[in-house]
Amino acid sequence: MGKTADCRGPEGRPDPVRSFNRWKKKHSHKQSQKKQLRKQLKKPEWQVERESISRLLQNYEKINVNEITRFSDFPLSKKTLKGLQEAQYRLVTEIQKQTIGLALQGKDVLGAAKTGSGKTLAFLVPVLEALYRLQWTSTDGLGVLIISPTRELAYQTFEVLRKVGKNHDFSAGLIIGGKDLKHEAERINNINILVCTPGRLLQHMDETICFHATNLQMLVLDEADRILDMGFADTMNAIIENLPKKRQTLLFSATQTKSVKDLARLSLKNPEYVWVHEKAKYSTPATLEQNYIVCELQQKISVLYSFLRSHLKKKSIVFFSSCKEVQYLYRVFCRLRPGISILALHGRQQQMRRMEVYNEFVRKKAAVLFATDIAARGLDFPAVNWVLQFDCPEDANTYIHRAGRTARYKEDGEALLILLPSEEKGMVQQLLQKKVPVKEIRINPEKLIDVQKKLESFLAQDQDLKERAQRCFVSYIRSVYLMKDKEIFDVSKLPIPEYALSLGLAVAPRVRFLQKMQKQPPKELVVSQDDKGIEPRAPSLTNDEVEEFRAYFNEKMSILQKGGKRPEETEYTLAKEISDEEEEEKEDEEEEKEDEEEMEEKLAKAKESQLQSVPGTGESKEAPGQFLDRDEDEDDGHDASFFTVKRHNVFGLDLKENKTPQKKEPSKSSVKKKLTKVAEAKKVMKRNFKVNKKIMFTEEGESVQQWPQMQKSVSKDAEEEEDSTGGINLDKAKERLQEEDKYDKEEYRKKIRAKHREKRLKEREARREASKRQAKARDEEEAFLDWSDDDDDGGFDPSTLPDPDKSRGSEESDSEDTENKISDTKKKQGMRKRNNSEMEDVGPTSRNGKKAKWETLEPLDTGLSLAEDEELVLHLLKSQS
Ligand SMILES: Nc1ncnc2c1ncn2[C@@H]1O[C@H](COP(=O)(O)OP(=O)(O)OP(=O)(O)O)[C@@H](O)[C@H]1O
Repeated sequence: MGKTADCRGPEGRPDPVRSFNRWKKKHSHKQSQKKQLRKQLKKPEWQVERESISRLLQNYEKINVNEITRFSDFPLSKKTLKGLQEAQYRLVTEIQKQTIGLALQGKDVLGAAKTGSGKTLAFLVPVLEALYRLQWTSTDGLGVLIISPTRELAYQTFEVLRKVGKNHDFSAGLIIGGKDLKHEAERINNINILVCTPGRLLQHMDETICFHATNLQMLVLDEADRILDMGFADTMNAIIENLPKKRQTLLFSATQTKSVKDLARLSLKNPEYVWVHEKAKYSTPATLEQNYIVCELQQKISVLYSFLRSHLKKKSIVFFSSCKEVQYLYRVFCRLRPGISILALHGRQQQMRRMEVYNEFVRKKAAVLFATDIAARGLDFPAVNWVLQFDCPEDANTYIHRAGRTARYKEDGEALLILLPSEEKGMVQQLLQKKVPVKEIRINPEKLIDVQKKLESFLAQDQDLKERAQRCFVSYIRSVYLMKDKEIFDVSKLPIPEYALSLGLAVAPRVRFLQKMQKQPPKELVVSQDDKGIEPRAPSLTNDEVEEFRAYFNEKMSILQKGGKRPEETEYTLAKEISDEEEEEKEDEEEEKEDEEEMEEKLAKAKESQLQSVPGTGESKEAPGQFLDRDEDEDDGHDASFFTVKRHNVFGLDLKENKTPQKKEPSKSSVKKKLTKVAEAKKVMKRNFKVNKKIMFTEEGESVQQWPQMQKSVSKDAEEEEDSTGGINLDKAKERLQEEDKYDKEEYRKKIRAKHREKRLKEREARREASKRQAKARDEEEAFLDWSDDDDDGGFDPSTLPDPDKSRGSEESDSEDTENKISDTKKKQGMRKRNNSEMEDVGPTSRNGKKAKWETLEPLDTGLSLAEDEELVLHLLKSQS
């Protein structure tokens, strides 16, 4: 109103002059704006970008967390905002709201929030912005490193990065195991944002010549507590050594590490701790309903089958503690045909298969995925209704991650934990301490479908399946045995024979470590109540034992490396499935390699146990899930003795047999003794063992020692020397072997020469025989030819006879000896009708001449058959004579 009144003249009519002035002002303002815009548009792109970057930088300081509800409320680049919008991300989640601003300001951040709360974008957005601010290009090399504990999680993060960052010009790469290293190495240099697993990254740092991280701006650890735990300790330490100290570091997890030591390793600078749900009533999503049931070990399979039968339209994940359980139960359940599609994911699968299973489960609306703990963290399968923990998780953190595969980002979900009576008290207590609300529910016995008989019949028909069942059995028992928390996991309380029966096995396979354990006094097995607070996984493990294990491990590694193998990733690999036989064969081939990983993992755990047993190390008691994949790399599948646990002393029990372990010899010496075979040989020699001899007798009755082989070239001194020292002088032994070698060679040469001589003699004899025969034949011919020469009247044409030169021609090529003998014979037997001069002239040529003459003669066609011709000739000859 006011404005209209201003434009009016004194009579209340609009004043045209004023209106015009007003219009003119507006117009000129618009024009100047347009001009400015045009000017801006004319600016080179880089300048526009630079200006918008400087504006963004100014706004970073003004970020007010309380005012932020959308991504667009953050000072973000247009390219990032566009990417977020296109992926339907508009509103921010709590963790995103609280951490993105801090990360944009360049601070080191430790972010923790419940599962499924959007932590991935909380670090991906700052990643994109960091490189955008610096106008990073491919020539700048590696700018950001995102490390994930599993291949699938790395792949998933990479996919989100591609989606959200598609408007930027950076290059991103996924570097995980199971792919061609060479192929990766060719491309890795041009990658700006690298999403990777620790093992593979280190492999490139070690082996890819031009790969370096000197320009690195930002390091992100997803599932940081897992990556920083002992399972990855050595790998991560080596990686961190290769990274520049001046960088920004972001750590994210649903169960964040609080270990000062871990953070010190990363040299964080005044990090910002953001625990979004620290004060929340529960540490798990509010939309997640959590229950547990208690049942006997031998009932578990039937419980699972009954569960699946009653959830045919749902999407579920079932977690097992070992790979071999997944393998066996996956097969068995496929045969049971529960009416829902079953998939399996585990670390022994080929990478391609792992990806296939992952994608297939993402796509499916109703399915069940049997998995090990490799699928426990970070994976964001859409619309999972149920998470069933078939085996008790090793701790509350593992439970939280497993259960967190459902009820993600505002969705509902249900989690069911199956506990043994012996596990109930300890586990439920731990969960409640961690603010996990679990309620007990009971199984309806009427709904329980017993499948034991079916399993028995499957195993009776299929030997391979039976062996798998046996491996599954041993694997499960071992997993319980190796668990850290002895209060929850007590292998002695397991109903072993019943469990075997429930798997379909008539007899429980022998488990050697169990037998040993049963012989030992319980005191050594279960740690006393006083030590509970810091109870290590293997309480009796001493420094010596760890060192001993390391020596053993190093030895194995060096053997593998000599054979051209390189330790693969230490990342804990995924779960497993066996869909086709071919794949399994390949898997088995890889078992040896995986065994190596197992060793590394176990060493790490042993070390960790040690650390935990030392008070005041600053190591948190809640060191997260180290044994997540402990069984995936087991190698009992290949051995005939897969019912026994190799290297059982690694975990202390065997070593406890020694009643006074503390009084043992210093560790180093014992390790050395194990390392050198020479030392062992010396030991044996000292014991004066005598080797059995094998003696044969020749035809002449002479005795010849066949085994051990006699040394033929021995010099007396050497023997004496050896006797006097009573050990092995390597140099002497080498010399002696060389002598022996020479002797052998000489012997061999002699034999060969004798053989050749014999052969030559035989040949000569054969030639002699042949020439005799030829000479005889020629005499007959010569006589015949002489006769024909004299016959000038042509009464008989010899060309009608077979050409004798034809056969002789070949004989002429024989050795000179034969030639001479022939001419001798000729002379001896005499060519009575030929004079001497004729003989001189003709020689061999005369024979040729004759041949030529014959060849020019026209054959006489008698019109008879060959036999008749011959008869005619004989007749003529007779009549001649
Ligand atoms: N701002 C958002 N708006 C809409 N959906 C989102 C948002 N942020 C994340 N999401 C969705 O929430 C789901 C969970 O996100 P994400 O995987 O990042 O969770 P997380 O916290 O990393 O989980 P976990 O702890 O299991 O690793 C994803 O499907 C993701 O697409």
